[in-house]
Amino acid sequence: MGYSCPPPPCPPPCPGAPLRRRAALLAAMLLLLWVYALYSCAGYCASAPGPASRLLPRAQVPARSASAEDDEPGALSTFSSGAGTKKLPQAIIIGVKKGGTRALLEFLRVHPDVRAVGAEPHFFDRNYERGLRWYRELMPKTLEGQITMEKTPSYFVTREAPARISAMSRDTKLIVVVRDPVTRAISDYTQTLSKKPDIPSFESLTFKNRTTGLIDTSWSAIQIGIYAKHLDNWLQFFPMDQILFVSGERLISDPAGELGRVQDFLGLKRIITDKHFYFNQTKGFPCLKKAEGSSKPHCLGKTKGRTHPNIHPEVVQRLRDFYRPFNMKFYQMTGHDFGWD
Ligand SMILES: Nc1ncnc2c1ncn2[C@@H]1O[C@H](COP(=O)(O)OS(=O)(=O)O)[C@@H](OP(=O)(O)O)[C@H]1O
Repeated sequence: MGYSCPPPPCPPPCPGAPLRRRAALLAAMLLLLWVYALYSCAGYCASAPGPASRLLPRAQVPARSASAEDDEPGALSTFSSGAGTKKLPQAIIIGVKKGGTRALLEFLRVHPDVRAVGAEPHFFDRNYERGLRWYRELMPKTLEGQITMEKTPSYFVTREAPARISAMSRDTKLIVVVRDPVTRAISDYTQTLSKKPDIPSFESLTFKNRTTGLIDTSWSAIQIGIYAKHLDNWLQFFPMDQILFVSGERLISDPAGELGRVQDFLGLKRIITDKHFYFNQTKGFPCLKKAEGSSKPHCLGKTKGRTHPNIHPEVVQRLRDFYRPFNMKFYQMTGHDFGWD
């Protein structure tokens, strides 16, 4: 049987006891310190922080978007680990809803010098109070020379967005994908209908008064297509040469041509060319031969390129007449005839 110290008070033949007690105390203190360090680190250390990620605990940073609606945010996820730092976007696709904004972003992401957040951040309309650090945290990491981008089509019709983006950086490059406002309105309606099959008909939402043919301009599907009016708002804060207008129609008929213009505007080498696209007969749209970070062909998902309901030709004609003067003004402002009339 070995010798063991009886509980205190220790009798005289136990001279090492105070020393052992001090060592135990030291060990306990070290353990406490280690636990404390581990606790304080939680939420910060795990994300291998650049300066931005240290600013917010992980729990406050959404893994994906603040809002994705029926868009395809993670169609191709952005691989954001690895080298580089998160930066605020230097270029933003600000609109228009149903213009072809997802197609443009997915195509642009093929470029090695473009890094884009997949989902729509909705920072300058719905999440502005979360602050720029929150916004930056959503961005993928970029290396020197790479451009950070995002797309949120509702910015184009948000009154506060131009001032807010200008306050972030007056040099931000803006891209607007525009599409015939009549087709755009029908596309917008088709999207709503897919979520709420019980909504009234397109015709009854279009007219304030069916007999007089008075259009209800308060209906967002109509309102968004008055491009000249929304553009006026942007021109209070940005010069025209900082805004690029992409034709939604040409993005379908000649994606490489439109992508050429976009790459020039962004100061990028023309890397995305005809070779990157093929026309998918089943989908009825151009698709990528190889998507970003993949060797497989890639078409947009089923919420892009939906079949539209048939709208009575008279209603379509009335809408064409309604939009014509606004379209003319828009062509004049942009110096480009989009051929909708
Ligand atoms: N390559 C390709 N593949 C599929 N779809 C394409 C493509 N290029 C443009 N489009 C058109 O994009 C329309 C959807 O526009 P958005 O992506 O801007 O919509 S959203 O605002 O983000 O919901 C979508 O509208 P709908 O046809 O009404 O579904 C398409 O016409």
